[in-house]
Order: sequence, then C-alpha cells, then structure tokens
Amino acid sequence: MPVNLTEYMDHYITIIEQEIAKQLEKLEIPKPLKDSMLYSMNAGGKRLRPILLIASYEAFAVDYHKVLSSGVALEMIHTYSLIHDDLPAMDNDDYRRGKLTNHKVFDEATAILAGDALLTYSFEVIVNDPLLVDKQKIEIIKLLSKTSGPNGMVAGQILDMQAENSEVTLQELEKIHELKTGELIKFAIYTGAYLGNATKDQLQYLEEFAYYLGLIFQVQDDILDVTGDEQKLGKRIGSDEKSMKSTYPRLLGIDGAIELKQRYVARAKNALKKAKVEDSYLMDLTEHFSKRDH
Ligand SMILES: CC(C)=CCC/C(C)=C/COP(=O)(O)OP(=O)(O)O
Ligand SMILES: C=C(C)CCOP(=O)(O)OP(=O)(O)O
Repeated sequence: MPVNLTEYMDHYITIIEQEIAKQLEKLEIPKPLKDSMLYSMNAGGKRLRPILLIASYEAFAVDYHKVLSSGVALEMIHTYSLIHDDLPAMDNDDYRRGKLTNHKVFDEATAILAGDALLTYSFEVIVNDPLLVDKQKIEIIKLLSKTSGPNGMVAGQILDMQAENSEVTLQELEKIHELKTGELIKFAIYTGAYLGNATKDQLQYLEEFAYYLGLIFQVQDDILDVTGDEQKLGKRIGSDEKSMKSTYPRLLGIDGAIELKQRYVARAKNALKKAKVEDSYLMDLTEHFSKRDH
C-alpha cells in the first residue's frame, strides 16, 4: 500500500490510466475520432481530479472500484474542456501538456468532435458501471451535468472570455474561477464522499472545502503563468498577460496572490477539520495543489 502522497498518486494514476484505456479501446468508431480522443486523453495530464475523487471516497470507505467510472468520466470532461479551450476560437494555443494541441495534430473539426465525444461518452461510462445502482447513477449524472454545464464550467468559461480586456473585482474573479475550475473539483469531492456514505453535515463541509480547493488550484495556475517554468508546465507562460486575462496576479500582484492563496489553504484545511477528515489524503492534496509547479 502507498505510504506517502507521491506513492499514493502514482499508485492511482496507473489504475486510472488502465481504466481510461479500457473504456476508450472498446469504442468501435471512425479511426480519426478515436485517435483524436486517445491523443488528448493520453497526453500526460496529471489526473488530479480523479485522484481527488478517490481520496475523497477513501476518507470514508475502502475499495476504490466503486468510484473509478466517475473518476474516468470526470477526466474525460476535463480533457474535452481543454481541447475546446485551446481551439483558435478560444485561447488559440499550440501546446498543451508539452505536446501539440489536439487541433494542431488533427484538424479543427476533428478536435471539436473529439471534445464532444469525450463529453457525451463520459455519461455512458457512468451508466454502464455495474458497481453502481440506478439511484447512485442518477445522482452522479445530475451533479456531473450541473457542474460541467451551463450552471458550472461552461458558464465560467464564457465569463472568463467576457472578462478579457476589462478590469474585474476580486469577487468577480472568484466567481469566474469557482465556476470554470471549481465546479469540476466540487464534483470530485462530493461524488467521492457521497459514494463513501458521508453524512449530510460532512457533505456540507466538504462543499466548503471544494470551493477553496478550486480557488487554490486556479490562483496557483495564474501564478505559474507568470513565474512558472515552460518546460515543466508544457505550455507557454505569459499567455494570460498576452490575452489580457483577468488573473489574481494582475489584480493583486504576485505577493498579493500568494498571500491570498495561503488564506484559501487555511480555510480549506479548516473545512476538512470540520468534516472530521483531516487525517485523509485530502489534507496532503491541499498542500500539493497550492505548491504544484506544473
Ligand atoms: C467549456 C470549456 C471550453 C471550458 C474550459 C475550462 C477550463 C478550466 C479551461 C482552462 O483554463 P485556463 O485557460 O485558465 O488554463 P490553461 O492555461 O491551462 O489553458
Ligand atoms: C483548470 C485548469 C487551470 C486547466 C489545467 O488543469 P490541469 O493542470 O489539471 O491540467 P492537466 O494536468 O490535466 O493537463
């Protein structure tokens, strides 16, 4: 059994990637679509969201098999969002995870369709999971569509686009990030705890935890876009500045952004204590999210 966070993450990355391969390999679909889906799913993502989902489940229960389909579905939706985010109509990026972006390798139409396919297939993966009962499937699908759709990530993306070239307040920035990044993190935390049979009170505190963890993740992303190492990040730095994006460093300066991140970390840890899961890997993952260098 893994003993520290690095071993824990490595252990589950292998398991998650095996399940991703299993789910995608069985698709009998036109080759360019399958190749394009496989390309981005295997392009070296850190798998943080499924790891978070498993850690949330393991704060309450044992045997990760029950949350594997939700973790893989979540990674598929996250990957679709990045394929579309990189398109010329959005961020127009050439590199992601150290590799050419999907539309640079395939064509734009195929990249759009690969994103669409990953989004919709994610729901099929949950529906087909024999370890879940119908009630659980409905609850998971309800939350996944809410957090990734027009009340969640998609809303965050359009708010983010609207905020380009304009000054936003800290409150507006937090709202953008809560939706664009935080909602999928909320799905990870909530689904793990729900399937692990957390109490109502615990779910409520974990929702608070997820809110701060989403902000920690994004403030660090913004900081890395200024101070990060392109080699490690696998994408260009300075792209937020170039596209006049609203970011924490732009609003607060680098020191201000770091200071705010520390405040979010303290609040996230406090929420874990209130949920009585401070001994879980969620605590270590909070530190990891705030200190990550890629
Ligand atoms: C519906 C869609 C397309 C959602 C995209 C959501 C998302 C989190 C994009 C990446 O954010 P980013 O642009 O801040 O990060 P990066 O620097 O990695 O592109
Ligand atoms: C939400 C944001 C900031 C996009 C990048 O997310 P990750 O940093 O988790 O991306 P991968 O590891 O999956 O490439």
